[in-house]
Amino acid sequence: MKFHKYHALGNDYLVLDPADGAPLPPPQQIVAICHRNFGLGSDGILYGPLPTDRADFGLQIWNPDGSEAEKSGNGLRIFSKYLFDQGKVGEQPFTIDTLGGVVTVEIHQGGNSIEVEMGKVSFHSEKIPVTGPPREVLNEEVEINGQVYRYYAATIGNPHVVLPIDSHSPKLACELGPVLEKMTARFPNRTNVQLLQIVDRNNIKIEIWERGAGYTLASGSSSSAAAAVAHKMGACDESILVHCPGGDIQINIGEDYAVTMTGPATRVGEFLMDDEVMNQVIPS
Ligand SMILES: N[C@H](CCC[C@H](N)C(=O)O)C(=O)O
Repeated sequence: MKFHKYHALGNDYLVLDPADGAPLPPPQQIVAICHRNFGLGSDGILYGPLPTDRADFGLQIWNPDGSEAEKSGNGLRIFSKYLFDQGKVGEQPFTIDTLGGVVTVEIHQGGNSIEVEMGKVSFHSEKIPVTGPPREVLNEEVEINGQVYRYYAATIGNPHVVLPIDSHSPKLACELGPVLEKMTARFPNRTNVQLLQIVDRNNIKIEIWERGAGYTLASGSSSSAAAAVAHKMGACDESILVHCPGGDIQINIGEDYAVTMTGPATRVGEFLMDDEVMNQVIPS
């Protein structure tokens, strides 16, 4: 089975193109393929281009735990770079149909910079979703390991919980992330988690715990959600450079919290994976 591996600021994906002849494996085999020790290792699988009548290309986004994601900012930049490398697109705008909606992409600088209209961020509980009365989920409280934290929730197709914290660390992200991710009594579809540090009106720093993937070095949808929260808090302007552990993503917030995300995507190589990988039972 042939995969095209890319990364976006250290958030890596395997592109599985139906034209290479392999069907999408079932979730249990996606877990084996993405495993860092038993498989190729990846933060997810991008399955496409797929036929669609809503956009130029269709795309499915799969997490390493076998769950399907509505949107992935880094995944969209990587898939766009793949289409560019395959000669299927140039530097004219094109559209991609995802479970979380249709996005418009424009490739710049010969493929070194990819701009994605990610859609509008919503803070509304019924869209994210967050249980409880219909409301915007702003500056609410949650207790974790005996300590109370304040958070904002947002969706850009996939769900996010953002905790403004003055100083954070990968350790804190790995402590709070899994608890919040799986707090389905409050977040019925689970959630991505970001720790947000405001640097100034045009810069934020985030640590990321991804739904279905765990700690990652960068995330485009997380950057979009965290920047939107920083703007909603009144702490940042419309143009925000998001400093992820793996590198920087430029977010611009337009009318009604429409987000434009710009960043790179890097080709790692093509890999022929032996089918033996998929016959394993991976210890949990
Ligand atoms: N794990 C995420 C999808 C990938 C998000 C991230 N890799 C990005 O770049 O946006 C979810 O289940 O919503």
